[in-house]
Amino acid sequence: MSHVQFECTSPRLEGEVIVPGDKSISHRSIIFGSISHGITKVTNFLDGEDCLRTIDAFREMGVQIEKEGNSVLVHGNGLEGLKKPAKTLDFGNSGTTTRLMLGLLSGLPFETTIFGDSSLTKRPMDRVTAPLREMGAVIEGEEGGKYLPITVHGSALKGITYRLPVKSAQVKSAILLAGLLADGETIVQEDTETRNHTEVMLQAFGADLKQNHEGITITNKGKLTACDVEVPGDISSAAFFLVAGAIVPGSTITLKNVGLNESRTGILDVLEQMGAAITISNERITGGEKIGDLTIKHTALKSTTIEGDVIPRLIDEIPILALLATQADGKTVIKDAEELKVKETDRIEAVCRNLQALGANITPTEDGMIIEGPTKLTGGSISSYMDHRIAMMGVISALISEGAVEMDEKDSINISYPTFFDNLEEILQ
Ligand SMILES: O=C(O)C1=C[C@@H](OP(=O)(O)O)[C@@H](O)[C@H](O)C1
Ligand SMILES: C=C(OP(=O)(O)O)C(=O)O
Repeated sequence: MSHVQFECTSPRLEGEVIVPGDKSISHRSIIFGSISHGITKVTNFLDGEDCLRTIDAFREMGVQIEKEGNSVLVHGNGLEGLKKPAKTLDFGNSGTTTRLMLGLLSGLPFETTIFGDSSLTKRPMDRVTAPLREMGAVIEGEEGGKYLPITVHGSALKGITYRLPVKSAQVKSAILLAGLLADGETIVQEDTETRNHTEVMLQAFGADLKQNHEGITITNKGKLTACDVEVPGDISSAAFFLVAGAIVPGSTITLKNVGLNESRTGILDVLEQMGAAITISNERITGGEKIGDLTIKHTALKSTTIEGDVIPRLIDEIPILALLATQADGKTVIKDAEELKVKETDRIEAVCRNLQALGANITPTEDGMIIEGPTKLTGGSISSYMDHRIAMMGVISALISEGAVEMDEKDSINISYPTFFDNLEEILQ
């Protein structure tokens, strides 16, 4: 792992960026393509390491998946066509692959063992293994199934009604996937809406899914049918350039074809509250998901409070929003975001330590952070904590730092945004 140094003297960002495909939707396109009948054509698939883990898993289970660049053909043979993998499945760094696959594997008629890298091994899995066991799943793992490695002995499942105790789309999706294989109705209830890509895609693939005041109800009635997926650009990746455009003097950036599903657009609400100059154009619907172009210009920003129901709508954007807040006038408070502690790293600690090292006035709290701005960042030495979003925040911080920013590695960025540096270069003037 080699150290990298970023230094930009008076940069300005100008031009267009086509951000890569959405990570959440890319994972799901492979999962639903694999368990449906027929050929699913996926375009603008995210070539990030996490999504490649999901492809590998289904190939191991006998699904033919052809991939050429960002186009993928999934030859689905239905749920009954999946075979016991010949080896232990390695889900690398990917929480989404792990949690969604735990739901699916619980109801398949074979045994599977899964593991992951040192970060994934520390992330809690009991949030999915507990409700899956209520459905009848037979799961063994470290600390009673709290941590990887985990072995799932596929078994007969029964539907349950489950109110999510954590605001997590991964937990919701795991239960809905198990519900596809369970006897009777499975109902998931959530107090705060989390990203709904699983529900959107299940409906597009013909699942028996209803949504009403009772919750999200799924049954195992009917087979899923292949459905082409055009993956929208990832707003969580666009976030890095939205913030860069807002804080680097003289910048104007347009981000093309960005997914604008309302369960993901919390960052746009926050940018607006902070006075950012952002416009949305060319809005349209593709595959049940809203997309559009976003243009952002540098302008003076004011502080805000980020809390409550907006948190799941921007959870992955909090590291880069913290950098934005260092440039806003006043005190920005981020709360209700304790989920950040169980991401690829403890993102509350990683964000605060890094921004403090660069000269920001930021204090961690139990469920978020407090940032006083505006502060001129000095540069300094930081760590990516091997977390892609912390690493990209580090690179963007160099654009507004007086001195150089030195970071211990940058390869983790390939998890979600392999073309990040190419896109940055395209707009750096
Ligand atoms: O369902 C998904 O695709 C995701 C849900 C979120 O995680 P949680 O469900 O743990 O909040 C998010 O942080 C992750 O990057 C992707
Ligand atoms: C938390 C993330 O992903 P995952 O949970 O899939 O590892 C992320 O991409 O920021």
